[in-house]
Amino acid sequence: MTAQILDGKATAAAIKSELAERVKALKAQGVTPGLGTLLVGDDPGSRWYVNGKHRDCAEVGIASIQRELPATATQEEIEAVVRELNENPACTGYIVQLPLPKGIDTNRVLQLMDPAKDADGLHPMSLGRLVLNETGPLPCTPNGIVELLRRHGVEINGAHVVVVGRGITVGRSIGLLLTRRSENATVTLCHTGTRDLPGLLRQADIIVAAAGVPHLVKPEDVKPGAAVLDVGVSRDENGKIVGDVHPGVREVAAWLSPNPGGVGPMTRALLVQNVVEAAERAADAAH
Ligand SMILES: Nc1nc2c(c(=O)[nH]1)N[C@@H](CN(C=O)c1ccc(C(=O)N[C@@H](CCC(=O)O)C(=O)O)cc1)CN2
Repeated sequence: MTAQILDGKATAAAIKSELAERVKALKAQGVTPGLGTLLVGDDPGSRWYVNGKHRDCAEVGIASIQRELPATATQEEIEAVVRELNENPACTGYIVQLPLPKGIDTNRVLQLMDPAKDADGLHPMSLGRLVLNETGPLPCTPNGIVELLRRHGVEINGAHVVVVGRGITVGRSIGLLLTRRSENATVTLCHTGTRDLPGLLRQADIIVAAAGVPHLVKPEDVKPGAAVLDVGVSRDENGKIVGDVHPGVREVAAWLSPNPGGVGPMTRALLVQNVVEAAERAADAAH
C-alpha cells in the first residue's frame, strides 16, 4: 500500500479562495480586515513564516501591519508594540510570532493581547473558550489538521488519535478540538518521555507527530491503514526540512501529510480564517 497524500497546499488554496469571497463581503460593509504581526529577532524560519502570512493575506484582500524588533528587545519594548497593536484600528487581528527570544516571558506577552484581536487562538481567553466549548479563534495548526482530514474524507468520528508532542501551538490544544462532540475522537497525548511510545503509536487510527524529533515515527510503529500527519520541523545540514515521520511510513499508512506541503500551509490558511472571522464578529457587534 502507498499512502494517499493529504495535500495541504491544494487544500489551503481552496480555503483561501473561499475566504476571499468573505473578505469581499466585509469590504462591501465598509470593513477592511488587517493582520498585524510582531516578529522579534532574526530567525530566518520565523521571518519566512511571517512573510508567508502576509503573502496569504494579500492574496485574499486583507491588509498587513508588520512590526519588528531586534533579538535584544526587552519585555517592555515587546509589550509596548502589543499595546500599540491593541489600539491600532487598522489591525483587526494579530499574532506574535513564536518562539520569542530566551528571557522573554511569552505568557505575559500573550496575556496582554486584546483577546478580540487574537488571530492565533493562543490567548488564555481563547484557550479557555476552547476548553469550555465556546465560539472563538482556534489554534491554527490543530484547526488546520482537523480541516485537512475532513476535506480528504478521513474518518475522525470514533478514531483513536495518538498525538506526540506537548507544545502549546499543537500538542496541548489538539486533543481539546478532536474530543469535541462534533469531532468525537479519542485522544492519547504522548511526548518524548512517554514509556512505550511505539506500542501506543501502533494502536492509532490517526497519528499527529509534532515532537520536532527527526524520523521519530517509524514504519513498524504504524498500523496499516492509519492516517499520519507529519507536523515536526527539523533541518538537516543543508537546511532541508526533516519531519518527525520516517519516509518508509508511506508504504504502511493509508494517508500521509507531506512535510513540507502538508500541515504548514494549512496553519497559514486557518490563520487567515481567524482574521476573517474576528473581523466578521467585530462587524456584527458594530451593527
Ligand atoms: N504565533 C505563532 N507562532 C508559531 C506558530 C503559530 O501557529 N503561531 N506555528 C509555528 C510556525 N508557523 C507559523 O507561525 C508555520 C510553520 C510552517 C509553515 C509552512 O508553511 N511551512 C512550509 C515549509 C516552509 C519551509 O520550507 O521552511 C510547509 O510546511 O510547506 C507555516 C507556518 C511556530 N510558531
